[in-house]
Formats: sequence, structure tokens, C-alpha cells
Amino acid sequence: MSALKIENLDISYGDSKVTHGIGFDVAEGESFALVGESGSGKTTVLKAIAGMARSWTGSITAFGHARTPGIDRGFARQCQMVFQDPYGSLHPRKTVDATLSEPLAIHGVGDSGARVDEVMQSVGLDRRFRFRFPHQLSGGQRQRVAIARALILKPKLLLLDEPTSALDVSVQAEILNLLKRLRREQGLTYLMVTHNLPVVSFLCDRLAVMRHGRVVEVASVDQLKRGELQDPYSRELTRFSASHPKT
Ligand SMILES: Nc1ncnc2c1ncn2[C@@H]1O[C@H](COP(=O)(O)OP(=O)(O)OP(=O)(O)O)[C@@H](O)[C@H]1O
Repeated sequence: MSALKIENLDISYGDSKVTHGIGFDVAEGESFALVGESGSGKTTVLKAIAGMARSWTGSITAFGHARTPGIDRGFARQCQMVFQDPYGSLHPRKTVDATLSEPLAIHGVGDSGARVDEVMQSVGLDRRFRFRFPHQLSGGQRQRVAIARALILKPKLLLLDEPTSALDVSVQAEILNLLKRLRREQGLTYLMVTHNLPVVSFLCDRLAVMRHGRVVEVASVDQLKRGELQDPYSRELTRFSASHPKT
């Protein structure tokens, strides 16, 4: 079974159609990147999968569960999103404990104290941060909280929207290593939007290249590293990519 299957996905904002017939499959345990030009619709695809796009047609299926438009709690248990800016995505007046307990309460999961402890430990957040507010944390700690919140319901699939681009360079490597370890330890599947091809090489197995709202090529990261992408735009995009990040 695929972890995620996207078929013929057209997403619109008002009268404006942003994506055209998007389709790709992500295997269970795979880390898959969406790359491509700015404005090509990468984040919009993640938002549609996460239930944050109002108007779309086509199909979005995670672990055999077809998403229904709007709130779909069954889908949310399987699939959670981590946003680019951990400061903007965390509620300024909620402590780490409140942020992490909330999804458990919404989904009626008991024993939140133990689960909050467990997830904080898994993302490397010290217990003394539990009752701090976002402004009392560093950028890297805030992104760990955002990742912990995404993991609290034990989803199998994480949607990662530029998860390190808002962070200081020295912190980016820490978060990338954390994501790599979490995937290995918890058997997670990732769908990640990024502009950073070395990050793709470091964390992903395959990639789809998007342009003008369409997927122009799906390739393996090995093909990317060997310079074997076929589509002219993909080749142009990857010309400047080189090595792995030093993590
Ligand atoms: N809320 C919105 N309302 C209307 N149009 C939007 C909205 N969000 C995005 N768009 C438009 O949809 C298109 C795709 O945007 P999207 O953010 O998905 O692109 P992207 O590939 O992720 O770009 P980037 O790499 O710069 O983040 C753009 O033309 C953008 O202007």
C-alpha cells in the first residue's frame, strides 16, 4: 500500500487554478521531496493534503484512507504538517505543554501527560521547557516543539514545508539530523517541500520537480546526484546543486 497517493489533483484559489493534474505516489517509509520554481504550487499541494485548501478536485489517499474536503479527523491521525516558521505556527500564549496536549484532547486521547513527556524526549526537548512560552525558546527549540506537536498523535506521514529554511544555519543541521533520526526510529514517511537540493540529497529518496502547477519529472535522489534528470527545467534547476549538507 502507498503511504500517500495523489491523483489528478487540481487546486484553485477562487477562479485561479494553481495546480493541474498533479499525481505522485509516496511509498511507506519513503522520504519524498517536492522541488521547483517559486509559485509553482508546492506549498499549495501540502495544504490540500493537510485539509487547508478549500477548493480542489482529484484524489488524496493516505494509507488507504481517501481524504474528504475540510476537517477529516481520521486522515489527521495519519498525516500531520510541520510549517516553515515555527514562531508563526506556534500559539504565542500557549506553553509547550498546552500546545502538545491540545491535539490529544481534540482527538480524545487520554493520559496526555505521559505522551507529552515521551514526545518531548523523542525530539530532544528538555523537561524544563515544558511550561515555557514560544518567546522563551530558541528558534531550534521552537521547531522541535512544532515537530513534537506534529508527532503527538503518532501519525505515519509528516508533511514538511521548508522545515529548516527559517532557522539559523547552525540550527538547520540539528533539525535535519533530528528528522533523519525520527524517520529511522519511528518508520515515518515524509513529504517535504524545499528549495534546498543538498537537503533533498541528505534527507530524501525521491523527488518530484514542479513547474507552473505541474509535475514535470519524478526521479530518485541517486539520479539527482548523478546529474541524470531528464526534463530541461529539472536539469536547469539542479545545475547548481552539488554536495550534501555537512551534518
Ligand atoms: N491564499 C492564497 N490565495 C490566493 N492565491 C494564493 C494563495 N496562496 C498561494 N497562492 C498562489 O498560488 C500559487 C502557488 O503558491 P505556492 O505557495 O503553493 O507556491 P510554492 O511553489 O510553494 O512557492 P514558494 O516556493 O515560493 O513557497 C502562487 O501563484 C501564489 O500566489
